[in-house]
Amino acid sequence: MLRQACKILNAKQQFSFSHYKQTFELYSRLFSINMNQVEESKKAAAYKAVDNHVCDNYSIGIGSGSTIVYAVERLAERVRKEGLKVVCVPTSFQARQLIITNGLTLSDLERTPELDVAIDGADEVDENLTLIKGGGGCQTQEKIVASAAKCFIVVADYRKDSRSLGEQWARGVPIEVLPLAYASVARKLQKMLGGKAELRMAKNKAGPVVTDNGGFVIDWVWEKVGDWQQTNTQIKMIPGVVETGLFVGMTYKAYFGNADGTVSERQKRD
Ligand SMILES: O=C[C@H](O)[C@H](O)[C@H](O)COP(=O)(O)O
Repeated sequence: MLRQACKILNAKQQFSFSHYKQTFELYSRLFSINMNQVEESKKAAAYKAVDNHVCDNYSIGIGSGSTIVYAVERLAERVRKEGLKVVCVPTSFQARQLIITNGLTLSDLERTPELDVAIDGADEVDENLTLIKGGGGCQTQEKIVASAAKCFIVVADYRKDSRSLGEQWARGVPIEVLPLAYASVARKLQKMLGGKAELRMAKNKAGPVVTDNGGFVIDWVWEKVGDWQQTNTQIKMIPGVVETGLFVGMTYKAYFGNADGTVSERQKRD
């Protein structure tokens, strides 16, 4: 939107300084309204998922990212108001902090190896409920926790809802690798499956992003994929790959918060 504003301003050189200022203020306001709308939609999806899928005495996998913050907020509220007893297993350092700061009971897969439900965000969800996850580098623990749950629920805003992967998410599939193998994995990936594989670099640190497990992340932007299940297996077979951000056939239901405040649902077909 801001880029659009700049284009308009460049095209209309005759604008005075106050015109520029007014236009920027208008676009800034629109941008912040849009961001509020996105946050509200995340919240609506997360609240509905927690209301529909959490019961007393449940063990719950807690995902990572910005949408899950609202799910934990709602969970803590229900624990306070309804006196629910739940234990929570985190999928990252962030999730662990969320559980602790919200006063929820922290557990782990050693003490709670089977979970009633796991709730998590996603970077993109296709019509078959295949997901791309790992925009924040948490996909390995997220997949382990999701696989330990009887029911895996996704919460997202409307921007993540796609017919096929890649429609909305252009950053590729995040793949966690052992640091010593990053170059050979990237090379093999490109040779075997085409596309472009790049080591994810940190923003406020020199060098690569390092995951909670001490791994590196390769983002693989594909050219053509027919079968995500097969592609996931092919990637996982490359020595040095720890886990991919492809979640195929794992999701029971996804909740998408819409811009108008409603929530859409997509459920696994039998
Ligand atoms: O590594 C990060 C996770 O897979 C997140 O669940 C995913 O990136 C979605 O995050 P958000 O809710 O912030 O869009």
